[in-house]
Amino acid sequence: MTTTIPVAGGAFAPYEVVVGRGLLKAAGAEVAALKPTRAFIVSDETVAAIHGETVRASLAAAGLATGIVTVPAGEASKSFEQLEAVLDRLLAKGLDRKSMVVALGGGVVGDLAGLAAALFMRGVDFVQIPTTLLAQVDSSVGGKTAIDTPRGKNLIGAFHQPRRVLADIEALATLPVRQVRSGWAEVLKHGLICDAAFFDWLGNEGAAGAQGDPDALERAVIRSVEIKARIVGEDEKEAGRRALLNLGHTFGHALEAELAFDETLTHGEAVALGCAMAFRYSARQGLCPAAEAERAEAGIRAAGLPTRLSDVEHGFAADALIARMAGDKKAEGRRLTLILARAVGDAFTDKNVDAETMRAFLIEEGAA
Ligand SMILES: NC(=O)c1ccc[n+]([C@@H]2O[C@H](COP(=O)([O-])OP(=O)(O)OC[C@H]3O[C@@H](n4cnc5c(N)ncnc54)[C@H](O)[C@@H]3O)[C@@H](O)[C@H]2O)c1
Ligand SMILES: O=C(O)C(=O)C[C@@H](O)[C@H](O)[C@H](O)COP(=O)(O)O
Ligand SMILES: [Zn+2]
Repeated sequence: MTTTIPVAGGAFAPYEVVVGRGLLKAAGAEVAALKPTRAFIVSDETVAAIHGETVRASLAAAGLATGIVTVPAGEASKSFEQLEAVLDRLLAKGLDRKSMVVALGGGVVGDLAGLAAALFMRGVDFVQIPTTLLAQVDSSVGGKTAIDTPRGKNLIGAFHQPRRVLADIEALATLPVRQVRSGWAEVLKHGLICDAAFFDWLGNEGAAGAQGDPDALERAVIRSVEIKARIVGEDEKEAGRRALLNLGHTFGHALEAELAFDETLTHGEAVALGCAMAFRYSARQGLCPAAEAERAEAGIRAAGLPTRLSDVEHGFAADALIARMAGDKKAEGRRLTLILARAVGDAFTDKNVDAETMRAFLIEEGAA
């Protein structure tokens, strides 16, 4: 059985996210239905070794001429160097404007392949086949594509919506538990933003998902995609409400950049810690009851995710973090923009966060 969730809003061509089992094997028929001249897979070395042949064979069986280019696994591949390498491969293989890029992998592959598709011959179609929980619940939906630079996270990118998203729950069976938990952070984030009942379900009946239980994972993927689809349908380019999806990210991206995007924190772990900090900051400013910040932190910690700077084996300087936060894409003028909360399930955007108040908070949190 599959569940199909529409992503639509008028600002872009509508598409569907299909969630189910056995979708890697069905990829050929799904992609062929979009009638490309050919299909070219972009993946990472780890995913290609596990799932690449299943998808390649399915595309070939559907009559599509195909090939594959791989990048090294990990965040470092969201770089100009790998973007150039992928684009060069697409050119060398003679793809045309009606060719389809197939992003097979986690968020790194989806963001990189999506940006390559946005740039290749000024834009070709692409399909997302997300193989991490994080990519299924978040990065494959909504059309944000990007690479990092040493100056910050996702600073070079484009909005380029996929034509279809195939989220195969069975693909998650090979995912290391750290990566399952990392994706769980973005699932928790969706509850924290706008669905308190979902957040509570994730900590109770749904908790087995954080350990990889496929039924709980499937429900978590479906509800997350419903939430994200509704928001990006309303606001594709983050003029307003879409910024809520950035809860935890102003802190999280600053931590990731300070760690030079190494393996100390995954993106999901940085987001988990960032969400807990955003709730504590909100409570400190009197915007949210302390009990709600504790509720948020308890739910995140119960899933085995970090909630305190002291959980990270690395020291952080408050001024360096603030400089990173000031370079965030949401920042306007000299004030910081943060996603804050009134309660679990009730996030809002504050475009007027004072850097000195933030500095005092970061020092309380353990930054130097
Ligand atoms: N575009 C968006 O809206 C959006 C949203 C959230 C996150 N992101 C981005 O996504 C990235 C993080 O994505 P991620 O957490 O998926 O990381 P990732 O793509 O690096 O994948 C994590 C690891 O899991 C491996 N892997 C992937 N699928 C596997 C499978 N089925 N079995 C075994 N191993 C597998 C990968 O090789 C990699 O080593 C970050 O760069 C983040 O900025 C983008
Ligand atoms: O889709 C969105 O919008 C999000 O903010 C989802 C985030 O989880 C994701 O990490 C996104 O890539 C962050 O976007 P950015 O604009 O802050 O780079
Ligand atoms: Zn994220």
